[in-house]
Amino acid sequence: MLRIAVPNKGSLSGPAAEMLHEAGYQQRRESKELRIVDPENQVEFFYLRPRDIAIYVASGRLDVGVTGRDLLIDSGADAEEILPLGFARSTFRFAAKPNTANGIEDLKGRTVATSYEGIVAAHLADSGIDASVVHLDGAVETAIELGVAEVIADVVETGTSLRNAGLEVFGEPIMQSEAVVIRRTGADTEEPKVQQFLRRLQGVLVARTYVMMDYDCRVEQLEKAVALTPGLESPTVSPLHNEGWVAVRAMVPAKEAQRIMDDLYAIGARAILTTAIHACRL
Ligand SMILES: Nc1ncnc2c1ncn2[C@@H]1O[C@H](COP(=O)(O)OP(=O)(O)OP(=O)(O)O)[C@@H](O)[C@H]1O
Ligand SMILES: O=P(O)(O)OC[C@H]1O[C@H](OP(=O)(O)OP(=O)(O)O)[C@H](O)[C@@H]1O
Ligand SMILES: [Mg+2]
Repeated sequence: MLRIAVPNKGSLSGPAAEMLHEAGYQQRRESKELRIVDPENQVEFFYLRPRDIAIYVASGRLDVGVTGRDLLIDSGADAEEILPLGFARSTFRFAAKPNTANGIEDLKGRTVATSYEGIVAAHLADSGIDASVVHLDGAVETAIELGVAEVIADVVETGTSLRNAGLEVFGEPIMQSEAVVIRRTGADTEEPKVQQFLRRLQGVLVARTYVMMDYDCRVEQLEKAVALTPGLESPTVSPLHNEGWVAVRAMVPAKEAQRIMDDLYAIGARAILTTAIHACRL
């Protein structure tokens, strides 16, 4: 049985459960459940605090886990990222009151408040900056107003929390984060049950980011059309009853679908359709 750690709270937990559900796994019915078995799929899910997941996976007691890249790095645990999942995207940045700092050099001798002490301490050390770090559990934006620190380092997504606190980011982003699947460092990721789990999640990612496109075009335009819709392997081309015409089918990135439809139309393709992909195994 594959043992999987899943976030039980916070920004990661809802989207993680949704993705696992889309991948065909049973998920817990109540937010208090800490552990469920999905016998049909031969997996067991452990609902853990997001910060603890890398520690459990590094211990080898759980096979894989879903967590944030920033939490993985902050933990310093002996685990590595094996698949990015594309949700809970954020950047990790320094922020302060306007006109207090322009770059990391301005942090010398100052105090930085953060919930991600591991990331911040390592980043300061790498940059050769001597500054103090104060650990706070959350709502770190308030630390400046209350005089606990002059600078904060925190997760930024829309920037609303910083704006509301009258703060501005400065310097280069410290890191980019998103939800990731992790595994103990050096553990065999080729193991069939791990591979099957990853293939299911990859299937969800593809179904979310690609659409299926069908269209008809004249044989003379086929090469140009195929250049616009190369598909993942190569498009399917079938003859039409009308001589000189073919039907083409290929997967295209959902974000580019409208532009591709315009370009296909412009070279004479017609009956251009897109349909959603519900599940996929590449
Ligand atoms: N607003 C956000 N947008 C995107 N990702 C976020 C956001 N806030 C936190 N994260 C990500 O969620 C993970 C942190 O999860 P965690 O549950 O510890 O914190 P949280 O989502 O802030 O919840 P809590 O309310 O418990 O503080 C990190 O990977 C972080 O990058
Ligand atoms: O850029 P934004 O879209 O505003 O998102 C970023 C904010 O979201 C998270 O806070 P959360 O609400 O989880 O509170 P916390 O600080 O207590 O973790 C994070 O810690 C930031 O404060
Ligand atoms: Mg938070």
